[in-house]
Amino acid sequence: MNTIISANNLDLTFQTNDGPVHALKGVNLDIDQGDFVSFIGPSGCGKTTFLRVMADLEQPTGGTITVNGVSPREARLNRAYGYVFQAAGLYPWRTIGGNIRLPLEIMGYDKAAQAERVEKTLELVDLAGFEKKFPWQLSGGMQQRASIARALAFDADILLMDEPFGALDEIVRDHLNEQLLNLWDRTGKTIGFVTHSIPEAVYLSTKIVVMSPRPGRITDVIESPLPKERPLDIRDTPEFLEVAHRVREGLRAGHSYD
Ligand SMILES: Nc1ncnc2c1ncn2[C@@H]1O[C@H](COP(=O)(O)OP(=O)(O)OP(=O)(O)O)[C@@H](O)[C@H]1O
Repeated sequence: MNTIISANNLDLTFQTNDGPVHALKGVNLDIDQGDFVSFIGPSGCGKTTFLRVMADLEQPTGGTITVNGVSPREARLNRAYGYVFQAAGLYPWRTIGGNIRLPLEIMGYDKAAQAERVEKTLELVDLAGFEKKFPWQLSGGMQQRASIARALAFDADILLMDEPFGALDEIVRDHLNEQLLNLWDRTGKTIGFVTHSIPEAVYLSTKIVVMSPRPGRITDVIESPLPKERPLDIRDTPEFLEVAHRVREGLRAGHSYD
């Protein structure tokens, strides 16, 4: 199996006015090619920080991490990943096509390549025909899909997603979860996904990383026994409930209730 992201004894301590905050402590994890890895844990356990370290948006204070065998910085320069933030973050003055085109313009793709990629990614997220609309003309779920299209536009092999569906209602979220699995299946990308939702983590992942705070660390890594083919009603099966139970137990063990 080809290891895409490898963290070894990773530490990240923020120095704050209230003293040091150990956002990550002794974190070890391997993510393989084609894995769908969810990070779940209570607020402040370091999920976002871990994703940001992978994306070279934060620097670790100890240990090592490689992305595609090189440093996160080199991987960023190689355009190894796309990043999807909590809020869709689309520019309101640009059309959907214009938003998706933005990273391509910055990277110097020619006009024909830009147009081709915008069309392809809009199709991937089921937004064909919406290129000329503005963000405010789309629902929240559609905006989040457009932001996924933007992260996919330069065809990076890795997609890092920080709670992309957290602000959406449950029905929309279910639908986007299904679409994301479908996209993952069709593209073979490696996905890192932060969530607070146990069903979402279990439904989507091949690997579920349970984290706990103070200091932020990994308390359990669950390899999902569920098949790759996952209709939404798989969530009612005993296998699914068993994995969800194990995640819940892991969360409980790491929780201090203060
Ligand atoms: N730039 C920063 N400076 C100081 N402390 C920070 C910084 N970024 C994060 N932290 C702290 O590091 C810890 C981990 O934060 P992080 O955002 O990674 O947690 P999280 O698990 O993603 O939380 P949430 O689920 O609320 O998004 C928290 O205690 C947070 O306050």
